[in-house]
Amino acid sequence: MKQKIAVLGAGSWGTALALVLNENKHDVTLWSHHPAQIKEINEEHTNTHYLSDIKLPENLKATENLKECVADADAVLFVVPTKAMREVAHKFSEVCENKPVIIHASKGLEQVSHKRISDVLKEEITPEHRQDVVVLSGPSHAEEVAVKDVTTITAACENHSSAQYVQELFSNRYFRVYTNQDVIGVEMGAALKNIIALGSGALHGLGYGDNARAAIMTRGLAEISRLGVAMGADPLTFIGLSGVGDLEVTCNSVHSRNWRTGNLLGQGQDLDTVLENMGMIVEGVATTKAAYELAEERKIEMPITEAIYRVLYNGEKIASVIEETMLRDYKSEQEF
Ligand SMILES: NC(=O)C1=CN([C@@H]2O[C@H](COP(=O)(O)OP(=O)(O)OC[C@H]3O[C@@H](n4cnc5c(N)ncnc54)[C@H](OP(=O)(O)O)[C@@H]3O)[C@@H](O)[C@H]2O)C=CC1
Ligand SMILES: O=C(CO)COP(=O)(O)O
Repeated sequence: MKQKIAVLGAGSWGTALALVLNENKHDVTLWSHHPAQIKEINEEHTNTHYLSDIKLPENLKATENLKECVADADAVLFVVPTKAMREVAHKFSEVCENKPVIIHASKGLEQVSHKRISDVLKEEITPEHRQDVVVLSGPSHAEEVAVKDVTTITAACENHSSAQYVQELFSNRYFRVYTNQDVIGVEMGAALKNIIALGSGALHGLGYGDNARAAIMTRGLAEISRLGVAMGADPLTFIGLSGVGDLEVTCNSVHSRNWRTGNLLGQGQDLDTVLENMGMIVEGVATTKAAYELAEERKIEMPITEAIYRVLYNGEKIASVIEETMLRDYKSEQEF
């Protein structure tokens, strides 16, 4: 059945997901805080900065008016960077006059509180303004979804019927959605894989090869699972789409902003310059800090996250932290 859907965040992922919903014949409106970008989407039918070369359908509209955008919406999709999520959710709750299903497709942990995004949304949007919160996450570069490349993804919610609702909203011949009830595992996998992608890119930038990439991905998955399980996740989730699937797509692709950032750091560029030139969110940088602090708090061993934290936040040299990480106390692969 045709649904009215508001997409909050007109960056690369918000636009690509709006295209999927539009393809599925839903009534979709994008919300952005940039008048020039809204004009471009409505009049030129492009969003060049975020999805160059993509022609948008003429019936895909954008607006700056949040109240109008969410009025009567059956579902509201939040897809702004993690650092903006609480602010945008708060603005939404001030103008919302109905009870839509809340979906989010962002990947990160809130700074300082270390909270998952669905918890931030639940705190800011009281049950009188919403139905369930569903997480949409998995291996899915916006650039490939926008050209209808085959993609699989997960809709996670404790309430199976809400996950099924989101599955039906988005699924089509090139975009296949699975349901999952392990929200903690899905959100932790999604957030933490970006840290490992920074590392994978850095190894590439330094000239290391396939063995090094396999090492960081495999041992990265081990530490993602350790922290995730400590937070209450089902360990099996980490071999699914939002675990190994998203780790693979982010650690091996030039589409990944996290991988590209790591690659340029490995080549010797400085972080501020790289982030400034990227012009899009690189979630792994802030997530590294949140995960490092969370791991310290919970006494979980995360040597790769710690190494990347030391490079990003203490200015240590990548080559020396790699050597230290390789030579730390030897251990069994079977230790969890
Ligand atoms: N790109 C991808 O392939 C995928 C991304 N994701 C995740 O989706 C989330 C969004 O990423 P993505 O779309 O790629 O990011 P982009 O950087 O491409 O776009 C982010 C959008 O959010 C807007 N925004 C930022 N802050 C605010 C705010 N306070 N109020 C309103 N709008 C705001 C930005 O506007 P402005 O121009 O002002 O910055 C921009 O339009 C991230 O968590 C990312 O990890 C998940 C899967 C795939
Ligand atoms: O999450 C993504 C693909 O699943 C996109 O990764 P980047 O944010 O690194 O581009």
